[in-house]
Amino acid sequence: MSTQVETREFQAEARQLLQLMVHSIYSDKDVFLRELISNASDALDKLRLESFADKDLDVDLSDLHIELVADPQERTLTIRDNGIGMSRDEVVNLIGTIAKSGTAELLGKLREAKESTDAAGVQELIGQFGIGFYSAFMVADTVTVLTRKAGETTATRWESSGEGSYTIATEDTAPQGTAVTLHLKPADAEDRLFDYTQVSTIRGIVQRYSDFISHPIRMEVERTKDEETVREVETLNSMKALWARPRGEVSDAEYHEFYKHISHDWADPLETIRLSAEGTFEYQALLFIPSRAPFDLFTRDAKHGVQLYVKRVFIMEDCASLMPEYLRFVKGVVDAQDLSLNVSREILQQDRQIQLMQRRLAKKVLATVKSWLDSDAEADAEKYRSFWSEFGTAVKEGLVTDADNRDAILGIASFESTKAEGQTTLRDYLERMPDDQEHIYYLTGRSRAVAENSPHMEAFRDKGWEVLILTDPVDEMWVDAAGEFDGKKFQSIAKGEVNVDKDADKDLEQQREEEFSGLLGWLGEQLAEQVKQVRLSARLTTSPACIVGDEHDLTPQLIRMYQAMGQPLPDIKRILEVNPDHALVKALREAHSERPDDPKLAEAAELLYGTTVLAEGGELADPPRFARLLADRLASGL
Ligand SMILES: Nc1ncnc2c1ncn2[C@@H]1O[C@H](COP(=O)(O)OP(=O)(O)OP(=O)(O)O)[C@@H](O)[C@H]1O
Repeated sequence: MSTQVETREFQAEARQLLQLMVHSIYSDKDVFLRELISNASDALDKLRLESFADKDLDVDLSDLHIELVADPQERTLTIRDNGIGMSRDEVVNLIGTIAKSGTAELLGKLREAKESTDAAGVQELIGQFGIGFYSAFMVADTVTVLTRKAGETTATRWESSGEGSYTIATEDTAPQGTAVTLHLKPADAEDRLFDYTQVSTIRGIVQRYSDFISHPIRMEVERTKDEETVREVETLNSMKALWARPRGEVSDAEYHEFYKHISHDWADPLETIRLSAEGTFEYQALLFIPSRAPFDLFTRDAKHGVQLYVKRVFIMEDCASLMPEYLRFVKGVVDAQDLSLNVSREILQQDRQIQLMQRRLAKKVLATVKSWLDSDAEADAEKYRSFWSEFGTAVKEGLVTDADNRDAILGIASFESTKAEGQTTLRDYLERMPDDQEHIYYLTGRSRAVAENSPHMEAFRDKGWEVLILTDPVDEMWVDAAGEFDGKKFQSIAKGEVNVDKDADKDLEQQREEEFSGLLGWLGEQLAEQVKQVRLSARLTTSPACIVGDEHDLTPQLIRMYQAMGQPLPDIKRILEVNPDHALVKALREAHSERPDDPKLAEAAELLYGTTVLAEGGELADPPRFARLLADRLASGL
């Protein structure tokens, strides 16, 4: 008996996603079954884990399974599991709403892709989002869910046609677990909508997508035995753990389907990595590098993707201890032979064997990426480029957090550079480096354009020395600490003294120092609030001045980052370097020696400093005052 039938609206985001599903932009409709079986399998795992965690929960774990029931007359297909089930509130919250960070943003992108009728784009975005259950509406006019949560007595019936609303009612009785019944749309082979009441169709889909599911997927089938038709139950999947099967026996397609099951991604992975360790601590790992970064890669609660099994038994999702944070996008399974089935996250965090395992897995992932770089095949080069553009920013976090692998990470990193159209690896940089260049030079900045036009670049450009352009905020964090690569030091071109021209005439330099000492001293006084020193520059050829830091000073970008995080910072002053060959600096020197007390000169000093700040992409302390001074100057010059 159902009571209190209530009609409710889908949450706005959920409704929009459903619309996209109902109007079926996804060409491979068969995947609905993979998604529903995947959910059912998760529900079975959850029941087992819950019964370990809650000893009072009285549930039968003896025959966890998934059952498929097709009714060709009624045109229905039911996917039933005896797993954890859902409470009424859970049905409302899990099925009627989408509570994922980034939903609104993703929907915006989806709408754009749809408006531009970019079907591939829509599929890719949907795939990234993984809207498992809703895929049922690609093949069904109406979907009914009957579910009873383990430990509860009443059940919940949910029904919807995938338009704006759904009904929900409480039921007195139902088996524990969840049954999803699809009232199928008419088959339409042209639209790749097949007859999902046919055993052969269903068997084919299960074998293709869900063979490795570790619980039996059963279906009643008709067979002819001794010329008589009998009905018997068939298990459609082999249930074999993919990582335990010999590599040669498993096809790429099978690995890919397994990846989709564990990752909820709809696209194939970029790479499949297998690893097994024998000896005192035995384990097997099957890891995947996705082809696209998840949209929540940089959100705080982003999940770690690796699952832990112990002796083929699923133990835990998102096992952070198995993969360092900077490789959080790697998905997969680790099956350890020598852990207890009751192992907890806390125990794992402290376990030495787990730490060793994490290091080995991380090294293996980094070595896989390195192998693409070392290969001559264009396909591998493409894999590398795609990997780095999707995950490079996350991987670089490892340069700060994983000192052991710093060299390995630098070995697979790419950066923008003044000599590369796209990005360059450090190895390629070193190969291009002329003999008289000592260091690996870099400049951090907000964008490539700003960095390329920065005055700091001038002498390096003239000299033909390549400069790496580091534009990711994370670059600021590692580049100081990284020290060196292959014996060459990382050296900022905006810090310390540079000596590009080793053969410079020392006498001439001395003479210059004396010539300009009056101006430098005076500028130092005028700009005492802004800079700690004013000196002549060896790095400028066309600009009048630039601002540089001492070797260990924070860069302006880093200062901005700390400020954005609300961190108090001491007053940090840098150094103003002026170009003695520039007409403005020469004129300023002459004017200062002729009429040192002219107030116009003080304004000129202020303007010189202001334009220099702007040239490095910095912000002025008092923009209106700067604009006024500049306008006055322009007016008097016209
Ligand atoms: N058969 C089921 N038994 C119990 N809970 C289920 C079942 N199917 C779905 N759920 C619950 O509903 C939630 C939403 O399912 P849905 O398939 O939409 O997304 P998901 O599986 O969480 O992940 P993704 O959106 O990435 O596919 C699940 O996380 C699960 O909690």
